Amino acid sequence: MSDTVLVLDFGAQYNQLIARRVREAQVFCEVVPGDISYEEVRKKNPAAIILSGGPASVFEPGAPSMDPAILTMGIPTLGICYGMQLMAHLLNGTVTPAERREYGRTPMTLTQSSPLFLDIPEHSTVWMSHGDHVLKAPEGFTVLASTNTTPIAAMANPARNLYAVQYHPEVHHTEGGFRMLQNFLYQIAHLEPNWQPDQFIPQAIAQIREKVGNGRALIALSGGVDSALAAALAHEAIGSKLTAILIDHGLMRQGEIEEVVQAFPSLDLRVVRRDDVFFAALKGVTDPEAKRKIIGREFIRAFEHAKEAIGPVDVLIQGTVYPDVIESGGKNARTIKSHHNVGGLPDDVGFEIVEPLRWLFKDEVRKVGEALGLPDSIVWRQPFPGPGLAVRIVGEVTPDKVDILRQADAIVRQEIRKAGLERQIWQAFAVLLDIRSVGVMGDERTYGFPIVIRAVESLDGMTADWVRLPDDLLETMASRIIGEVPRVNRVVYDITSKPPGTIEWE
Ligand SMILES: Nc1ncnc2c1ncn2[C@@H]1O[C@H](COP(=O)(O)OP(=O)(O)OP(=O)(O)O)[C@@H](O)[C@H]1O
Ligand SMILES: O=c1[nH]c(=O)c2[nH+]cn([C@@H]3O[C@H](COP(=O)(O)O)[C@@H](O)[C@H]3O)c2[nH]1
Ligand SMILES: NC(=O)CC[C@H](N)C(=O)O
Ligand SMILES: [Mg+2]
Repeated sequence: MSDTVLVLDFGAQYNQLIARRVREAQVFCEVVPGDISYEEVRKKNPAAIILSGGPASVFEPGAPSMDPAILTMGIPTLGICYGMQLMAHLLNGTVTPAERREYGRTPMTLTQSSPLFLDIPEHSTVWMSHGDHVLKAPEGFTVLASTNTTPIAAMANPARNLYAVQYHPEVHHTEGGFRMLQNFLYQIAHLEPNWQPDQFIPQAIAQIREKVGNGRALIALSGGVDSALAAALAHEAIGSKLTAILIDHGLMRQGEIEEVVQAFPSLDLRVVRRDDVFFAALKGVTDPEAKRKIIGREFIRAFEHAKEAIGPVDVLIQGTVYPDVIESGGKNARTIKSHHNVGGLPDDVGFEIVEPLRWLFKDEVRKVGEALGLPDSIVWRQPFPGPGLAVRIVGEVTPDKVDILRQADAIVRQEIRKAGLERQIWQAFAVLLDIRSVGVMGDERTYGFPIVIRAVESLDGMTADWVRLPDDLLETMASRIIGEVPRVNRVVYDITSKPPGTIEWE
């Protein structure tokens, strides 16, 4: 048996939160589509399975389901919300729309003792978010907990290793939620808390060696922490068989190309200048998803172009991390935006793509980076998206607009650095809108572009809150931007969290 937990994804908004909590409990965890086959599960041989929540109703035609045989394997399985309803539905219990929906804070009472609730008080407050409920538990199940409106808030069939809860243990607001997940992992699945992100270093190095064999590999290096770590691992794995490629797509920030070149003196690093190709491909394009797909395609074409100068190379290593994969849309989850390196990839790619960090969250990447001795300036660098300034220009991307945004962005970042806030903020940057407004400067009417300042705090980029920047700092930025950047006459501050917003504007 492996030490992995599989989360079957039925389209929950925050199913990555379940994965995070499991990893916080020091157990490795992978999110897979809910309709994964019995065979596939057998091959992965997980130590435990968690069924996620989801927006559908199990009794609706076409609702996401799973192979019921997976529930007969004896693998400890925990259903959460939709996952509980699905378990009940597939095992001939009854699921119906509830007379009263339950959203948010709900008092719950334990009615039967179970290792699942070890050290959890009889009365606690849990977080609910459901419109359906299990009216009758399947045969062989006992009810473990209830609330005022939900008679079956938790149920179990210990003989078959099946457990389920209607509430959301993965959210912080649920009292004892993390404890319950730990109980499931340690008491029921008998897992040991021994997974650490840096364990994965030797594994990643071996994977790269195996894939590259006697050939050569390219590493797509942006200078960001993800690709810097991937490059360090790849360099360790294959040494001089590695060439780093930095694409200058004309969408980088002020001085960035030079800075990256200086930061990696030990790599065979080549800058591939493709700004004319990217700008030509983006001409006239305004739809954000269309822009992202074009950029994804042009990245690959640029790596293929670079390969011609180097000779035969089969493998392209990228610093893709888990949120890039999750946000690009799963089977039941909605596509929020196609990240250039995942959902934005073209169908024809002239490489085998190797992504050693594909399973890590950003904070885990940072921990591994520290363990490998990467400098602080790289480990704690604020993320910068691969499509660069293009996803911060609403509407058509032109060299002219990039020039305006680049100057405004440099001012925002300089002022954040001066104020000593760079490290505690997840990202701070400028956005250029494609509207204009009227102003007055030096008694003269102006009709110029607005710049949006965006600063957010976050742990992993999956959720974020806007930063309460001091007024005088905002004022300094605004007056510098309007004074120094031609054609900008207004500055606004974005006070939207994620959700409902996203961090980038496109
Ligand atoms: N200009 C670029 N040249 C070459 N590769 C790039 C470039 N921009 C992005 N990539 C590739 O795409 C991957 C995803 O980009 P992403 O911005 O998510 O990661 P990063 O730049 O390594 O780290 P960070 O998220 O901290 O910016 C990178 O890891 C890298 O492999
Ligand atoms: O490499 C990347 N390629 C992309 O296409 C991309 N889109 C968004 N981002 C970064 O991901 C995090 C979440 O961004 P959003 O809230 O805008 O989805 C933030 O940190 C964004 O900067 C990207 N990174
Ligand atoms: N959060 C969930 O998983 C909701 C499950 C189901 N859609 C309900 O409303 O009951
Ligand atoms: Mg980046």
